[in-house]
Amino acid sequence: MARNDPIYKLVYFDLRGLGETARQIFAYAAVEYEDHRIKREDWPYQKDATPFRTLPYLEVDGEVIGQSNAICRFLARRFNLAGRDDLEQARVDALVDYVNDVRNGGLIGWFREEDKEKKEKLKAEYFNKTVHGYLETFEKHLKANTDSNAEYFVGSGPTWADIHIAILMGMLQDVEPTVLAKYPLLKAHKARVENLKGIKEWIQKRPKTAM
Ligand SMILES: N[C@@H](CCC(=O)N[C@@H](CS)C(=O)NCC(=O)O)C(=O)O
Repeated sequence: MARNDPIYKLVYFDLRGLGETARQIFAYAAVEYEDHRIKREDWPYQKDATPFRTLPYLEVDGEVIGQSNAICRFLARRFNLAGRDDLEQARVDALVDYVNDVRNGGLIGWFREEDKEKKEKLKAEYFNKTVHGYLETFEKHLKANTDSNAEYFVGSGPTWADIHIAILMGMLQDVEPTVLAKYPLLKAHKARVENLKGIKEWIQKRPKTAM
């Protein structure tokens, strides 16, 4: 690290969750940062001091940025993962917004359900039906990117949308290992992103957490 390099500190829980895309952006860009993980029991005392009373947040030379996607977009611009021009950037943003649609479209619903029986029912419905509409749409976007021969989602890639989507796919596969069986492009894309220099090494060494 050179003397005048910015100092980055990413603060999140000891989870992959909403912190993992930023961590992988740092890993791919080979930029040093502090991966600060807050313990659940300490969180109530720190909550009010964060920008949106949520995690993650990022400190950059003492400036504080909240909201996971704003953090990732900021890092992606700095490290050339945001898309080459404004049109590519809009396509990257649209895909990232679609990840939010996936999260809000039934994923969080079954995940947070506490009644065991209801949870199993919601989960089965999600993996048998709901998730496939989203996966078909992602696969269609990948196929449509002739710039990269379907290797990446936007331009000649990779962008942070690729990282963000591969992480989502990994999360779905953790719960249902066969979820990508009908989506060869998405499956290959996930493997490609996980093999990128920096990301591959990070995945091998990152703390093992449930999600
Ligand atoms: N839109 C926010 C959501 C942040 C969020 O809900 N974070 C959760 C952890 S994944 C949190 O801080 N939970 C603790 C709390 O709300 O007290 C983002 O993307 O950063």
